[in-house]
Amino acid sequence: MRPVGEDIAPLGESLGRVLAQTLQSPVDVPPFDRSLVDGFALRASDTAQASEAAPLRLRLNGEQIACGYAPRLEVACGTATLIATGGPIPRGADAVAMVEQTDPDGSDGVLVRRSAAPGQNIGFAGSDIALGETLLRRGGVIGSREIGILAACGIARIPIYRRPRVAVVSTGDELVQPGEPLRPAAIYDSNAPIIAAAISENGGEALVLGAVADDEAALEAVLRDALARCDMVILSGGTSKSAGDLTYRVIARLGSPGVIAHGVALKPGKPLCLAVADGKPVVILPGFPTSAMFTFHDFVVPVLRAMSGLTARDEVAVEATAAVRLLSDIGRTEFVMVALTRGENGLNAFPLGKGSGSVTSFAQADGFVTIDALADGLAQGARTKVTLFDPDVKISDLVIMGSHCVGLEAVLDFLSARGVSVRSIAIGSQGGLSALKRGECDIAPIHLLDPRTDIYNAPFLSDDLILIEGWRRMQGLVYRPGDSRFEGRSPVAAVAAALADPGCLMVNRNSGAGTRLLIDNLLGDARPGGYWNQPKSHNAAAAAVAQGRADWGVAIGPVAQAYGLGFLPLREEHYDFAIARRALEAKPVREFLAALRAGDVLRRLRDAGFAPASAPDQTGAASCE
Ligand SMILES: Nc1nc2c(c(=O)[nH]1)N[C@H]1C(S)=C(S)[C@@H](COP(=O)(O)OP(=O)(O)OC[C@H]3O[C@@H](n4cnc5c(N)ncnc54)[C@H](O)[C@@H]3O)O[C@H]1N2
Ligand code: MOO
Repeated sequence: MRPVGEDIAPLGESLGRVLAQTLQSPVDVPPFDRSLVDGFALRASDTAQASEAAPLRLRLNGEQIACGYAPRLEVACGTATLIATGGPIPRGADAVAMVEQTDPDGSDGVLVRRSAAPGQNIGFAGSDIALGETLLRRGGVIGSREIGILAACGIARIPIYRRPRVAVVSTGDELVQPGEPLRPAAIYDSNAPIIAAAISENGGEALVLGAVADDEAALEAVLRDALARCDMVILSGGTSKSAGDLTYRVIARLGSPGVIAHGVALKPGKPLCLAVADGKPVVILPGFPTSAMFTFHDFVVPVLRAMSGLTARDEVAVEATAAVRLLSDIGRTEFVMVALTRGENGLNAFPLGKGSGSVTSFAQADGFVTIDALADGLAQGARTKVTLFDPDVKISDLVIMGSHCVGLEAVLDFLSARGVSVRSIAIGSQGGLSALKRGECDIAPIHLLDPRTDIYNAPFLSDDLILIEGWRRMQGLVYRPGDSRFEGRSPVAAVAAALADPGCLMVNRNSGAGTRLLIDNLLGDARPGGYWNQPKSHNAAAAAVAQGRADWGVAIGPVAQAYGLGFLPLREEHYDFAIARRALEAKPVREFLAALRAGDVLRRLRDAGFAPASAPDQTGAASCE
């Protein structure tokens, strides 16, 4: 691929553009020898004997050289001319004495108290940039510093590469643009904005054409228009197997040679479709956001950079240890998105396990691990190469892994405002505890109920860990307000009413969740409709009830409040923090402990419906070992 074309930009509009030609300086900078100080231009040889004890008198010439003044008089032997910083050195002079090292002597003389060396205090012509010197090379990106160099050489019209115009089209009836209200069953179009931004980051100019419904004629019209106006077209969605996946059929008839590849043995990326229509690349990225972005970076970025005249991106990789087993399908080369943390034995790589359908797997990853098509994964503890998305990846000061709670955001905001960077990875209470025991994180937020002792969290700690109490979250039965089966009843009476109604559907929780034990207690041996619907979070349970896919479930108060649900309180859950004893003195951990008892944080927690574990005191957060 070649750059799509060249253009001329005025200097003031060249920021961020790619230089299309190597540029030489048409002038010397500075253009003439100039004084670097306020003082007297003179002949150095005249001053050889000058000293504090025996100052030398020079006769003043009848002109004063200011900046921008072209001198007319020669500095002859035994004379000097008053000169300002930046003033052109007059003929005959070869040095400048600083004004501080001289004294006036009558109206036409000056006493020089120190001898001057030839060249002293003179900036010579071309000493900054010499005529003909290479300034900037083709393919370089123009930043503010480059603009300074170009301006100093008087270059006002900058040869730049034209930015390739890339049309961005999303497909799918379900897509709604950010800023619009979300109707039922719809989702926000995240692919188009992220692709448009990535196009700009790689030298292109995005033309976002919005989301097109799954309609063959409409799609064809949009694509023909896009091809007429742009150098490349990027679509996302509608390339996989379902009946609605008509995009690639449309692409096939847009121009020759048409579809070059449809389907690649990569994960993510399987349904990728690459085509060329009369010389213009047309790419259909998978609809799943992480798949779309990953394939964009892998397949589109190299082409786009070549079209915009940019050099290829450096691929920077680091060594890391697989912190948990990385799973992979046999038969496809798999790219596992990972977060990097610093452990006791160097970097650890954690899979961001939300899959290709999530946007965060890609957007929050530091890089990826490549697993061969013939391997079924990578063992825990294996050393592996992590290719970085950003070569300047910053490893966080503090790593928190375990159960996520919206209340934690108050703590994280507080830390961020104090300059502590935190990587928080939601892997559940048990996952967090295991990571903590392996030394892979600093803090594990947990809410585990020991059914034997009926005590939260403490029974799960080993001797090397201590527990810092966080906050309590009231769990309760949630229902849509106004539902007479629940409203105004006790939780037990409400569940009895639900069980008596065969049409009433519940939403359960995953086994192992503390909340699940509460539900089991309420149900006894009953297995009502919905029992096998077992999502893994309070939010998913509340969303099911709020959207009418279930009639009741159990969730924490703040979540019920956020979804506008009715709430019958059951029992408080303890959300606490397990910390390695030996890490307690580390500065970021101390900052975290301070955040837990900061007034702002406590206020925000209470406002959101959480009950901080105990009143803060001077000696530190309440702790129990
Ligand atoms: N039976 C099969 N089903 C699927 C297969 C398969 O081989 N057999 N492949 C899976 C894989 S792998 C991927 S990746 C996805 C990609 O499917 P499509 O490229 O056809 O994309 P859609 O079906 O249109 O959408 C998938 C998913 O992504 C959401 N989406 C689409 N566009 C956007 C957008 N602009 N912003 C945000 N989210 C978007 C869409 O709503 C769907 O949820 O297919 C698997 N299925
Ligand atoms: O190829 Mo899909 O992109 O596996 O997620």
